Amino acid sequence: MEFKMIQTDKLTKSFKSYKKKPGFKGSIESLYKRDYTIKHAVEGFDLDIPDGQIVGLLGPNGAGKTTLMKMFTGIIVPSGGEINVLGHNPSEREKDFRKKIALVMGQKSQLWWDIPAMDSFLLLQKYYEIDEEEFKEKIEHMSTILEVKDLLHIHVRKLSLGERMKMELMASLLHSPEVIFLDEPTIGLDLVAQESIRKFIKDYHQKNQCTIILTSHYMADVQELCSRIVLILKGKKAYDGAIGEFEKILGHEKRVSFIFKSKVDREDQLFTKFKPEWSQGDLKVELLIPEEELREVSAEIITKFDVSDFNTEILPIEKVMKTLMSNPEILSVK
Ligand SMILES: Nc1ncnc2c1ncn2[C@@H]1O[C@H](COP(=O)(O)OP(=O)(O)OP(=O)(O)O)[C@@H](O)[C@H]1O
Repeated sequence: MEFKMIQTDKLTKSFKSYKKKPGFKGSIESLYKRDYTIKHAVEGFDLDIPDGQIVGLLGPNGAGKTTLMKMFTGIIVPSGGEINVLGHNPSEREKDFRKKIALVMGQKSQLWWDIPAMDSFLLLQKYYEIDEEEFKEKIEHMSTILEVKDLLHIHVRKLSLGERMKMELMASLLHSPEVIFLDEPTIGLDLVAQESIRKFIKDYHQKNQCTIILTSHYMADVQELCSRIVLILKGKKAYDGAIGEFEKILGHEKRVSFIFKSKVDREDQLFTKFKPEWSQGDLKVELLIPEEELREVSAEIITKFDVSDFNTEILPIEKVMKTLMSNPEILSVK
């Protein structure tokens, strides 16, 4: 039987926020009567993640991804339901549990800013009781692959965002965690740095067979790294399955782009029926056409209009996400 690294059962987190009425009068009133609102950030979330998977946790801003990550790592305590990570209740934060996990948050530094990364690594070595030989080998290996060997002794605050993220990754992997939580590890990085971090994570996973939970708004991260996707919308699980199946959710629609030699009638049914997206001064349109109608519709457009070029491609995951987020009813999340 495969070992479940992470298991949740009806996991829920609600936040209570107090509202203060504006002005001096509001301040006085709030002394004896406080109004509050309840935000259900995560609701009834069931999840099973076996050993060795890379799972992409996706969802729009405010969907509940970071709240989930914080519950997985024990930073916040759930309001309800059950959670088990590597046989532990994360919120107890036992040292044995902390030694088995790592959390990297792209938006928050976990390294000390006023000392070089290497000094932070040495402190982590002591904390996690990492053997000297193993420590040296890991630093050498990871800094070489990530091309930051020359930067280990520079103060973290002087590093670029990409360089710092590489150091953050190194810091989180020194103790060989079994489960790694990566919350937007490539946020704000240029394409080269994104690619380099993605490749590093992929190779690291292949070599170590650890379990990785990744959140990212960059679909390239998800497509490159994750075999499974869990989609969260308004705190609820909306989809959980293989990435390939996810791409098919909207039916077998193909994205077809046409470029015209001169302006065409945008209101023509041949366009309006297929969710058109116009660009290049209305000389280019992208349509979502069901696979079974593709041949016929394309032929009609080419016959009726002066087409200079056209292209067909499978709906990229980015488009699937965009469509699902604006039409969550497709997944019946109310
Ligand atoms: N400490 C808190 N107090 C009150 N509300 C909170 C708190 N933390 C999160 N929330 C709310 O819970 C919801 C989920 O937030 P969360 O940070 O988990 O979203 P997210 O999916 O990570 O979003 P993003 O992609 O923008 O990082 C949001 O509406 C947020 O405002």
